[in-house]
Amino acid sequence: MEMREHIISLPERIFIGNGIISRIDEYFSELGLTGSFLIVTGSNVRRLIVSKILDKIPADVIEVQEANLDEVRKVEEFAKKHESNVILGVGGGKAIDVAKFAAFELNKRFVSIPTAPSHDGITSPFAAIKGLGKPISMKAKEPTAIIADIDVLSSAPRRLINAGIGDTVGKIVAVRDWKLAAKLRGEYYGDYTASLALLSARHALNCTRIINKDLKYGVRLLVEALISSGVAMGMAGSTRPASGSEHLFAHAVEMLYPEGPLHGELVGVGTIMMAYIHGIKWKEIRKALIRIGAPVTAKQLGVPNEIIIKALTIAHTIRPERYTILGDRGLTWASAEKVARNTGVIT
Ligand SMILES: NC(=O)C1=CN([C@@H]2O[C@H](COP(=O)(O)OP(=O)(O)OC[C@H]3O[C@@H](n4cnc5c(N)ncnc54)[C@H](OP(=O)(O)O)[C@@H]3O)[C@@H](O)[C@H]2O)C=CC1
Ligand SMILES: O=C(CO)COP(=O)(O)O
Ligand SMILES: [Zn+2]
Repeated sequence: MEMREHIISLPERIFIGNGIISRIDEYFSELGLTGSFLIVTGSNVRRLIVSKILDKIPADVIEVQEANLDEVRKVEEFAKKHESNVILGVGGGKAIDVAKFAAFELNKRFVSIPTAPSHDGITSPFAAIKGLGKPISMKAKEPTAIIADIDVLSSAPRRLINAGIGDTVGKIVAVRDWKLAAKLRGEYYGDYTASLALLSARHALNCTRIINKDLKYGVRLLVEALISSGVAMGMAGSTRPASGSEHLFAHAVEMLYPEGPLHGELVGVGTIMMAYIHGIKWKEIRKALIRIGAPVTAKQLGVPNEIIIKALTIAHTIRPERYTILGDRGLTWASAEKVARNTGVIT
């Protein structure tokens, strides 16, 4: 079978360990990263963590509030003016995505320094930027380096850690959806990247049994799962192994209720409902999320029942080219309500 050109974007070096942020200067010289550095971060992370980096390397700092196009343009202007040649994303998914997208557009090197294990954009060469027309991620820059300091990541609020588990268990459904698309639509299915994404999900499920007893070990397992899920996306050249109908639900809620829950919290609840529709282990997934104290109901998410139902009915319209269990026509209002009720998401 003839193969079209396929490009794999992977990080050059991953540093992971306890207290390693204080070795950033060594890592940079190992990788030959010199010149003018720009840290893209948020206000909380700037206050709590950025000084640890500034103690070791000189860098400009710019704060962003949202992962949107205006913030990306602001970072790009700053980087041009200050001739920054390495852009560091320091924070949660939003700061990392803005840095990653700006580095992509300016063709500068990008370094990912996650401060919360809340999402798998830590490694992926994709960024979710509002204002590009769709609430889904777009091609961006792969990291030259990832610096994952387990002490920093474990100090993130527990809610963010739990969100990372939610984002990762989602791969159980994403891979099912992908298999279905291969069967029903003849879509290319990458067994290797699908297996890698599933392995991440299994790790995340394991993590729910460990993290309450040993936070740092649990966070390490989770970070490894997030990194390998990002690698799966980089190898697949698309977010397909990591994002299916559970992410479509999450994106739909984000559109209807923008100031709502964290990305990974929505993906976790989406996973319960989509696993139910697939007829797979939704109760086990729900139990695992309850075990760690992650939200499993609309009330715990702080989202009105009507938004949950509406999101289920429009989720299939968000990325029509990516076939999932929701099919081309999606769920009716009555069936969406039934799914949400039968899985305990609404009462
Ligand atoms: N590119 C990709 O492949 C993927 C991208 N994403 C995207 O990532 C985003 C979600 O990321 P998420 O991390 O959940 O949300 P945010 O980046 O919005 O982070 C949530 C909050 O956590 C704070 N925070 C981060 N680290 C710490 C810490 N150590 N201590 C205290 N507070 C901290 C942030 O502070 P501050 O205000 O300082 O930023 C922010 O207020 C979404 O936009 C989603 O689309 C998700 C998955 C994959
Ligand atoms: O969040 C993601 C993977 O966890 C990226 O997925 P999307 O392509 O749906 O934005
Ligand atoms: Zn996600």
